[in-house]
Amino acid sequence: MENGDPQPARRSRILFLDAYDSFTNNIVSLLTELLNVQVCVRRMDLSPFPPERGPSWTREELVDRLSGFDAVVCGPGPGSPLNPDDVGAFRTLWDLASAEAVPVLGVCLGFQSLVCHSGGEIRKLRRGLHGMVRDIEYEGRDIFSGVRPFKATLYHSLCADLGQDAVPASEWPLRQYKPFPGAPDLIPLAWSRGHVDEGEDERILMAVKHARRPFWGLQYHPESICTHPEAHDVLRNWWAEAQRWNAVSRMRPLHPLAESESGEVETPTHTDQYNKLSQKYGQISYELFDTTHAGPQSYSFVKLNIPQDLTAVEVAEALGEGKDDTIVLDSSSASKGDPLALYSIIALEADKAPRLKHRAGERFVTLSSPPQQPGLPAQEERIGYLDSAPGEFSPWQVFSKFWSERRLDVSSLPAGLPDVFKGGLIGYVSYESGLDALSPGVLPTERGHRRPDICLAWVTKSVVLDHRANAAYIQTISNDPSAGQDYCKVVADKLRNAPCMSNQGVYSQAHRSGVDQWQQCPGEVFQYQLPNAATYQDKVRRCQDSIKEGNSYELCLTDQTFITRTRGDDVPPHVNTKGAALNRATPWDIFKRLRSRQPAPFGSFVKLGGATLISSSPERFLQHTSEGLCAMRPMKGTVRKSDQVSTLSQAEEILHIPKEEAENLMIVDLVRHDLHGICGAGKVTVPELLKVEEYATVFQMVTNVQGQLNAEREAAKHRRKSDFNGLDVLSSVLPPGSMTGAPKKRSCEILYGLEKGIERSLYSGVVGYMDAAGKGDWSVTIRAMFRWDDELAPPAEGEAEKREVWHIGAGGAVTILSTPEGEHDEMVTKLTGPLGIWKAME
Ligand SMILES: C=C(O[C@@H]1C=C(C(=O)O)C=C[C@H]1O)C(=O)O
Ligand SMILES: NC(=O)CC[C@H](N)C(=O)O
Repeated sequence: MENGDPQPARRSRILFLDAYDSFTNNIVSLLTELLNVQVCVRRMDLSPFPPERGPSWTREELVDRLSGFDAVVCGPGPGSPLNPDDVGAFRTLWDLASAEAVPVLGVCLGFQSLVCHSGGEIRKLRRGLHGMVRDIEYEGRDIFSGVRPFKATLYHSLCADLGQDAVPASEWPLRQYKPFPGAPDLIPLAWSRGHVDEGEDERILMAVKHARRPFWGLQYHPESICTHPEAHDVLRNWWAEAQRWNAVSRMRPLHPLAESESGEVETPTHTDQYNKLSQKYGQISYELFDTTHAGPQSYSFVKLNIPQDLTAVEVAEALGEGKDDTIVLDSSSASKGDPLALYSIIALEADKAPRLKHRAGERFVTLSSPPQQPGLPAQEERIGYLDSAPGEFSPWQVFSKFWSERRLDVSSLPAGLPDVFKGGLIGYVSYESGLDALSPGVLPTERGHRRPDICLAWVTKSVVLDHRANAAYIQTISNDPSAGQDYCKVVADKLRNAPCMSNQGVYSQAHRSGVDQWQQCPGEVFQYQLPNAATYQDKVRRCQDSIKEGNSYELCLTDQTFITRTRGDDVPPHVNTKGAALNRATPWDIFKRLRSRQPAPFGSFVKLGGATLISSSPERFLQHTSEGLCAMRPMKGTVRKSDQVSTLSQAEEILHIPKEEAENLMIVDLVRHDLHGICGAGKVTVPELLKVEEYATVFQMVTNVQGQLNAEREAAKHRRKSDFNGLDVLSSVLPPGSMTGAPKKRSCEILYGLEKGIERSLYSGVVGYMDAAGKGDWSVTIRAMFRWDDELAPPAEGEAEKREVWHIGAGGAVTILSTPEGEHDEMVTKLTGPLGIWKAME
């Protein structure tokens, strides 16, 4: 500020009424950045209770507090403006007496609500437009004054009907920007057209202004990554108009609100929240929690050069892993030069690692520590607050606290190490864990099993393979550095002398692919239960019905295939001294086969917490550095490789069409929303948009979204005691948007109903790590199969024993442009990889 300028007055404030739409944080970010305002977000629900009793404002509170805001934005959302539950407080605003009125901008659902409260009708579009980018046509009046031509993204199934269809084409140019007889209070400001390229030229109202009141509305989404930046001028113009109206016509003067009244809710970090709960409910001393591997950690390692193309499987086998609890995060596509397949991680002695488990809905985390030596008992402890109020406790508070007390100081690490796992939490999070946090109450309390939804092992001993540098790091984190170093040396010696290190053809391609083991597994009796094609197609149609009603823009429908087989010895041949198991493919054998058939950057073998998970995931969910640079890579758009589609350019031609691009764009906007929520306004970018990539059996369209953590305005940071860490990020962006559709909450609820409440479990969840030094990497669990030890199917005919059950989930995003047959094919395409492994065993 230059000398002599007056001090800026109170910072302008906008109240954003959130209708549970997944793009809210993108709009908040845009308004904050563009208008230099403070945006306070409040859910649009009105509480029927008197003040102080409910989590939302009552009508009286809302009206009272409006005097603290320069303007209100009513956000987009699922559902219909005709349904009071879908629009809540919006209606209060349109009905306010002149003495109370404030300027309002309705976006999408908010716009539709304005229209139907001001004399217009709402009807369904002939065909919904979701993630579709269209020219916006306008005359250039009012908030469109001086705005250069632009395209904007649309996300709607419903539209405003002012009687526009009754106007003959010849009169349209003269009449389109004048109020229509049926809705004289609404001045049309902008229009667009339906699926013109497909001959459906529908007149769709894109913006209005109320003739007498300070209300404006936009049907398009100004915040979408594909809306042109020229559209920002419309928001700037609206803001200028709103301020002008406040200066001239506002009756109740603006007054500053106390922070507690503003509706602004500062998200605390999980660690701060843990400490707050211990203060509120009393500090409990948890013995295991406080002592297990406690204290600052130091890092020891031995680096070995390794032969080119040495795999995680060979290293794990050389070190005797693969039998009991085992964790391998496997970049099996490294040998194909995949730029994402940089490292593989093998946990050592995972069966001795303490682990933190949580079941959705429970207000405690179980920490268990397996016996460290044969003969000693396992220990277990529950950490949490059973009496805490609903929503107060999250397992991530415990994980975060556990992690922060065992942190590895990044500055203590030697220079030149690869930026990857050094030791820390590794494990899985189920889809239901994310679902329960997003939509409490959807999961039944009695789920018919006692499986953990989250299981994270604290891994202190591990090997990392750097596939580009042909190096292995045998590493430990420990509060006893010399013991750590000794351990590394012993393991390094063992590995150095292993046959796989000589790479002289001993470990042939056949071994790497697992084929040699396989041939010793004569046909087992498997039973499959594939999803029924007609039923799946019917569910696709029901998804499309929900979309047509305006309840979702895109739904990632999935189904499961169940495979049963007799139970047997799971000890893989490389550690089985009894020579048993040769008539049966062990999970380890299956993993080897899958990784060679379907190499992927984010594969895994995780036997932990009663689950066995084998994945060949191509999809990164979230990666973050210890400095908090987050990257998410949502995938949408899949083509199967075939003789007809074998090159990248052929796949690009197929995937760069509006339907496929829209599918991806919707998830990109959703993921931006998720990241904006934790990184803050203006801290999210999209470095790569809609890029087609090649994988072993498919081509996929991928976008790269990035966000910077802990970089938001100082004021917000000062209100927190600790910085956000990777666990804060992970927990706030689950379940993965690419597996839900948008908007996330309503879409998950619809899918839960359609999928008949059958748990997706590990499928659609995430697998990965949060390193002690603060780095994290999580993949979406797809192209995977899993089993729970406690799940058994009845014996087959002639058998006496119950059978084990393997699950393979597969699905795809359903949009208004999908065909039931096409979606079924896509689901089968994704199923083919993992299912093929079982078929090969028949
Ligand atoms: C649903 C699956 O995959 C998801 C859906 C995709 C799509 O709709 O194109 C692509 C990748 C995944 O995010 C699956 O593999 O089962
Ligand atoms: N993006 C939105 O707000 C959508 C509004 C409404 N649910 C529709 O589909 O038309």
